[in-house]
Amino acid sequence: MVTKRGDRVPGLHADFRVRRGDFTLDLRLDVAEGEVIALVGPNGAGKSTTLRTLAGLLPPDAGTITLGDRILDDAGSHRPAHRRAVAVVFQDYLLFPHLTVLDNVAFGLRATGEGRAASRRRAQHWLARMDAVELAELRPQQLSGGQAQRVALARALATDPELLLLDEPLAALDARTRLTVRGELRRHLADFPGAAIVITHDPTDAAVLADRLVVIEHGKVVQTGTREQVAGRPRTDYVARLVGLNLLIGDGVDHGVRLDDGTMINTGRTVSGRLFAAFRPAAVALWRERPEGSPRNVWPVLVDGLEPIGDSVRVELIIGARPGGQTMIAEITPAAVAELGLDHGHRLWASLKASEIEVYPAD
Ligand SMILES: Nc1ncnc2c1ncn2[C@@H]1O[C@H](COP(=O)(O)OP(=O)(O)OP(=O)(O)O)[C@@H](O)[C@H]1O
Repeated sequence: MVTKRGDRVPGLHADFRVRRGDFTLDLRLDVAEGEVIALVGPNGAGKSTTLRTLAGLLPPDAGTITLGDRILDDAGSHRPAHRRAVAVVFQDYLLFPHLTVLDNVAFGLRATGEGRAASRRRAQHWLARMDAVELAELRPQQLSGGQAQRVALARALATDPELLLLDEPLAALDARTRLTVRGELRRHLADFPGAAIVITHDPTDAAVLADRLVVIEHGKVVQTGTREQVAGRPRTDYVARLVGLNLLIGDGVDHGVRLDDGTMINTGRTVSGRLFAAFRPAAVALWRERPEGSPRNVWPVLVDGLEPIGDSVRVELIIGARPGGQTMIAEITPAAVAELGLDHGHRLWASLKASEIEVYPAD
């Protein structure tokens, strides 16, 4: 990240490549001091590989990683994990079962070369900051999930890292604890002066905890931006699903977007080039008979799946009703599913108002 004057913003600057078997991660990532980013992506996208490389557990095959004024990795040089000023909170917290909470927190400091008494004093201080003083003499197995997370965070922050990495920090918690702990974690991350990266599968965690989202797929960054920027204009099917939108791709012609199978999406305005069209599943209406006399988009569709979610049902549809066509989701009520007699393989009609469709360049 470079300012208008050409100065480098302090923080993490990573541009590296690492291979694991057939998989290659090719990543460029800048995180400013005080910034929290959420690293999101489907299974196997390379999130853990990114974390392990930044933490110094996996030397990159090529490229450079710098943090503040330290070079962590560069051609031929590799700083080991304990000398990188990088702290990691692992998904299952990895607290040592045979040590008390206080010793767990002090252990991180001892590992960076700090003396025993100083480590314990500093560990006390961080437990106090995390509202966890009363846990000091307990063992990890006596802690609740939320408490264990606080202790793991105290252990990481006590080492005064310049980069904090959190791997699915809320995944081990039940739904109710998650809500409280998410709020706490947000406060701690806001106070943290260094760069922070949160790996998560959960769009809510990403939205609440991070200033910016970085989406990786197949070992590459595919989209980055604030929650609003990413949610408003998804650029891959994965991102669209993550933010709960349908995403179609085609060519701009006249007043719409023509999909590759010829289906026209009327967008009500003149557009050109390769384009994405995004819209909410709840904006799609389904009909047994073709609806007449409306200015909306009307397409034949084939039901490809049904999934109840909360109070509604998500109906997966193939637009144009031909196998191999692009798919979209309609979100309708269980009553509507019953009334339409919907089932896998049924053909019916879908309609969508042009005003519901967001169109933007795909190139
Ligand atoms: N030790 C290894 N040897 C060979 N390939 C590996 C190794 N570890 C991971 N991989 C491969 O690297 C790719 C990325 O894995 P990684 O664990 O980084 O993904 P991820 O985004 O963290 O996925 P998940 O969300 O499932 O944890 C996968 O294709 C995986 O099979």
